Amino acid sequence: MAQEYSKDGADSVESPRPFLSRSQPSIHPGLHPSVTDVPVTPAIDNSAYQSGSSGADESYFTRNIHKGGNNTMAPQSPTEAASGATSNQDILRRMSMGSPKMQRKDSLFEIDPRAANPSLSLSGGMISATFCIPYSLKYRKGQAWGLTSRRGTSALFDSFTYLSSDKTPWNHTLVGWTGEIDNSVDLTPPDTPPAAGPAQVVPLNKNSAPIPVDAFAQPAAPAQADGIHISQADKKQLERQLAHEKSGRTIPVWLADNVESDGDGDITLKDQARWRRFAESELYTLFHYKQHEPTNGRAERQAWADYYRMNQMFANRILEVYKPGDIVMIHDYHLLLLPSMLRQRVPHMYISFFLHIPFPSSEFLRCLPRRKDVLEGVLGANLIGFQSYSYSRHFVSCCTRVLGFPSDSDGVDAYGAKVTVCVFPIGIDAATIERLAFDDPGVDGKVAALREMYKGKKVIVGRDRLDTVRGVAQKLMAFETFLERYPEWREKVVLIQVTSPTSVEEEKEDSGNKIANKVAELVAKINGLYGSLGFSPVQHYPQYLSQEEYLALLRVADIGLITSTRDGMNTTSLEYVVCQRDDHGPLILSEFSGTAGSLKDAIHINPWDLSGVAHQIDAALSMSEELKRAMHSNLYRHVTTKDVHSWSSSFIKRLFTVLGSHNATIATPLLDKAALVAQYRAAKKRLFMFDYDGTLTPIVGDPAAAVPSEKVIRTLTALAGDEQNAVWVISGRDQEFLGRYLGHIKNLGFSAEHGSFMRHPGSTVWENLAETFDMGWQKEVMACFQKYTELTPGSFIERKRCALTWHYRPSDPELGAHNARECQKELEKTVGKAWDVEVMAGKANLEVRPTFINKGEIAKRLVDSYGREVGQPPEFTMCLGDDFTDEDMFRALNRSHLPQEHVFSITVGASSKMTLAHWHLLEPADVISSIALLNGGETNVADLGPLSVIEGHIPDQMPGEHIPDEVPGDKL
Ligand SMILES: O=P(O)(O)OC[C@H]1O[C@@H](O)[C@H](O)[C@@H](O)[C@@H]1O
Repeated sequence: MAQEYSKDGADSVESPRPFLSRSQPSIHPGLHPSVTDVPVTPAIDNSAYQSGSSGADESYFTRNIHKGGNNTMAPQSPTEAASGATSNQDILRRMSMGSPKMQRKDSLFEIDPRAANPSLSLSGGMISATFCIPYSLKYRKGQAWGLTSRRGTSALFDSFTYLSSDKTPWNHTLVGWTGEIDNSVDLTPPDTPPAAGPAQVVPLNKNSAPIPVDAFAQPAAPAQADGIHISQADKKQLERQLAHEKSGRTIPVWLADNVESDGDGDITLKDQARWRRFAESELYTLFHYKQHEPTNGRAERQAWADYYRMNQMFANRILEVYKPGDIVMIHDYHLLLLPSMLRQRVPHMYISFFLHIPFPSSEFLRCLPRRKDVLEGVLGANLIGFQSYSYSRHFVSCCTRVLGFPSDSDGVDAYGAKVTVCVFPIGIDAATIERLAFDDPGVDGKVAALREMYKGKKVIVGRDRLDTVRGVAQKLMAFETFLERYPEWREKVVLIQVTSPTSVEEEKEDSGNKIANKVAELVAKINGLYGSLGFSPVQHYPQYLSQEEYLALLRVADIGLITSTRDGMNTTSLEYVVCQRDDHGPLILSEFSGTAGSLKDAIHINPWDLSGVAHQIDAALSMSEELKRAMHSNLYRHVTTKDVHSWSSSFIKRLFTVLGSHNATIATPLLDKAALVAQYRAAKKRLFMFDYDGTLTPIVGDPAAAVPSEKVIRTLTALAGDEQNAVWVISGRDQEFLGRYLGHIKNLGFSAEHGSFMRHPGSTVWENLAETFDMGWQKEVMACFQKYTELTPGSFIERKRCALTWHYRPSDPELGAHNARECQKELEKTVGKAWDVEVMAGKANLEVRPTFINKGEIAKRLVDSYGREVGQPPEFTMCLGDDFTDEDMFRALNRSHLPQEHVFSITVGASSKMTLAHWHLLEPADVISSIALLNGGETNVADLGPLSVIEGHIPDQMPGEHIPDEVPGDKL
């Protein structure tokens, strides 16, 4: 059947200056380009990149319709390939479509959903969420949509293709925004073939043809001022077209300006760039260590609202197709809020997140006004992957410093739920790159032409997007330093630098032209200083290359030079390694690129150290063949084995492990309020035991400020006012604190200092249970605490009558946690051995108290004594706590002979928390509202949902970690 549309990615506009032009323009030393007729590198106006391509796209589209164009993503014909202004990302993507997969059966088995822990009940469905679908879209009312390959993020698109192929057992669905939809009018006559032909000789000058559009991210200007209107029928048409793509069933997210029409119905698109604004102007820049001045705040608020809504629309779309047991893989910084949005709606969803760009240190992230929202947003995932160890370390440290969550190198404890953090450097489809680079006579021809062109010269190659962080200016300055310091290389080395336009909104708006101009100036300066009539040491090509040109260039290079100042993963460096299979050219790689961590055998440089880079260029050019071969062989092995398929597989395997160890089946359920109320009403005698910090009041920075709210006092007063209720607060706090803030509540009982003291309801007298215990240990503990207080600025000691507490919440969280571990070790080795005391790690504190005194003893004592008093055990026991010390109470209740359905032991925190409690509530506010239910008012049991029965045995030891449950999400 004839296909109605083309989705081949070839741009049909030819480069203004074919890369293999033999008529290389040159500049005489000392002559500035401005005084020559043929400037080698004119100042770049980025708009040139965007002009005049749409018509050509359309002609290609039309041509394919006329030919009954194929709707598969088969590799381009040589003509098409040569005619397309193609980036290396395009190459990667295209090649992967028809590439042989380098998969072994055993590795496939490892990612087979049936190989995962059966308790996970995986469905075999996988949903990938990425900001944009892999196609740029062309809209013409009432007709088939035009689909062309989207530039950029090639490795990721390759991984989707792999997951969707029959090489993996997954049923893969891809969810992504449509991207900016182009409905511009096609000015090219329908039958005009795309500009074609290899290696046209057209010199680059001011009169040359426009540089091709960046189809990756350039928003197409809407044809009508009132926006683009897309009917429901046309939306459905696209959805049909996308349903069977190689990247998997592809489901577009429609983001429209008319809010009310996002789902079904017609939509209107006006400001299409708005959906990327916050991510690209705020997040991308900050994550790359660049900051901009704040505006009046209005634009930022709007950008944030759009970002939030865009994430919500993704969540809605995913939930339309999600089935229990599916795995959801979320990609990159546009979708940071999505994990928590999904988690809130489906608490046990299996979610992973991968960040493809760098993650900044907390010093930078804390500058972001929405820092908490983005961190909490991503913490809804079970597994979070980063490109390099330093990014994962930064993330973990931000969670501790910004959110106050405990963390270690394995991950973050978010509301008691463990979120695992891992490093997975992405790879490329190396086998296909190699095939394209070496098995194509077209590439061989270009290699030969380039070699001829640069005969007798060493060739250094750079290919970068013109973002400031790619370090093109630094590269040129280092090259200038090299020519200055090592005059013997002058006229013997050429730097071929290819730049494509930035895809980042911020850069396009603000600094795109600045950096382009700077690059142009530097090129002119170097060529002026070190060039000659017949030779320019820097050849700058501000354009996309065809696939063949690009691969040929990487093959002929003597050195690959990457000088990014910050870069998630540099795929050019990986492609260079593959293309150097036979020649072993060294790779000089910025230590600020995420790739540096994996490519140990590259020559690592600091791009800011111009002399250092110059020195390494000299060293690489002078390197022995033997050393080059040895270094390259390690690089090559790495790049060809750690490819994009291996990346997908490792990430999935790791997710299996993480989900398996979290085992959803033992997650603590959310408190069944209906059962609670029913049992409360049925019981004649009821016992309540409340912990204080973290249970009745939230944990706050200064422990002295954790005073009970009016609501807490009202609720406890009402509860204790019912004579059928025995209500106790069992806390590590001292008598003084509890007496001052809660002592006035009639009929409230207290246990202070973890059970050392008791005050019965109605009494004002405190009973000392530790009276006979020798307190000699306190002196030694104080000495140790004092030592660590000095070592930990901000920390302090709370001296109670019996227990001693060292607090480090006001201190640097990492230093505090480290010193607390050291202090605990020291105390356990010394005082802990000599005395019968326990050293307990609390929430940003360390406490020491006699071992025989603990909250569990008090709970046991209360259950027994109320049983004795009434002649039968309490028919309703509710016990709540949030930390380690409260587990003693839960254990005591589990060991009691109380019927299970009469006991409500509740931990405050996530369902995945390790606990002996039967139930969980998320935070202190939920505790108070649950108690309010018992006090009357909202106690319509029927409204609380079905009664659930506590099933299974009562655990008497800590279960393993569970899947995170509700992570408070983001509220606008
Ligand atoms: O047992 P609770 O109420 O959670 O309190 C734990 C600790 O919380 C801290 O904030 C107090 O300063 C300590 O004195 C107390 O021991």
